[in-house]
Amino acid sequence: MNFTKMHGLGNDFIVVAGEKELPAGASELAVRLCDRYFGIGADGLVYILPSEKADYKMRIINSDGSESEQCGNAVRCVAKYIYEYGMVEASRKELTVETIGAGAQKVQLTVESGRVTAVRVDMGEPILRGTEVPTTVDLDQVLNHPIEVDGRQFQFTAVSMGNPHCVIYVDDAAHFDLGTWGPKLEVHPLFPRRVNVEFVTVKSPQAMDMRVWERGAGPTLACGTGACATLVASVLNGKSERSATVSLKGGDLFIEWNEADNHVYMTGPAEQVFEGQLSLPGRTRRIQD
Ligand SMILES: N[C@@H](CCC[C@H](N)C(=O)O)C(=O)O
Repeated sequence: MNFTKMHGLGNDFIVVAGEKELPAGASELAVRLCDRYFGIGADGLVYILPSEKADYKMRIINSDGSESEQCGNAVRCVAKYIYEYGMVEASRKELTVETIGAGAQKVQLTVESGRVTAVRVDMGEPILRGTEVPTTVDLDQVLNHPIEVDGRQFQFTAVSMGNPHCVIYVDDAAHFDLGTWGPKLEVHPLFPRRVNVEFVTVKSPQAMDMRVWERGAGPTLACGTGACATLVASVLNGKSERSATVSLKGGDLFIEWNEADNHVYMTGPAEQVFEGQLSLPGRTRRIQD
């Protein structure tokens, strides 16, 4: 099996192309290959597949084996891969990539000397109705809604970008104790399909810090859909303008929520780290906790 290791701001993926459909056993394979000690190491396993609606289709399996509907950083990596591996003509600087959560997404490439240096993705319309995010809170918009975990009160704003997000404002996101609160919020009963959790500090109407605990992957260095959800939540809460830079541990994303079409646009980098070939004998060793 040939694979390419890629990342968007340190949110890293094992990318596989050439299959006709998602292979049986992809979930177990993701758990095995994403393991940072006994595998390749990644936040997710990404397949680039044929599509009837777009140039290509992306499917992403989190490192815990669960499938997500959407992934902003992976879409940028997939676009770079499609272009640089010649899966479209070199003249094509606009592509479409289908995801389960957002349909066919338009992607614009910045290309310098044959290399994709930045990708702007039309991430579509945010979903705000509580039950569609989904949360169990049946409101048109779930803004700063109380949530209790182990006796600590938080307030969350719920946004789906095709996948579910819960945005929580804190005093100092960069130093927030992700490891304690992230896993508990991810599986809180208010979120029937679990949730990605963003802890956010708004620095100015055009700048915010965000740290993320991802559903199915834990603490990652960046989350594209999380940055989009954060911008939307911040506009709805009157904390931000409609365009802002979201600073993550792995770097910055520029996010715009366009008033005219109600779509969210994400711009950021994508990198290839290495290519590899994998044979799959034996089993992953398991260490007892
Ligand atoms: N890191 C991603 C989101 C990946 C999927 C997520 N863990 C989920 O289960 O929804 C991004 O860049 O958007």
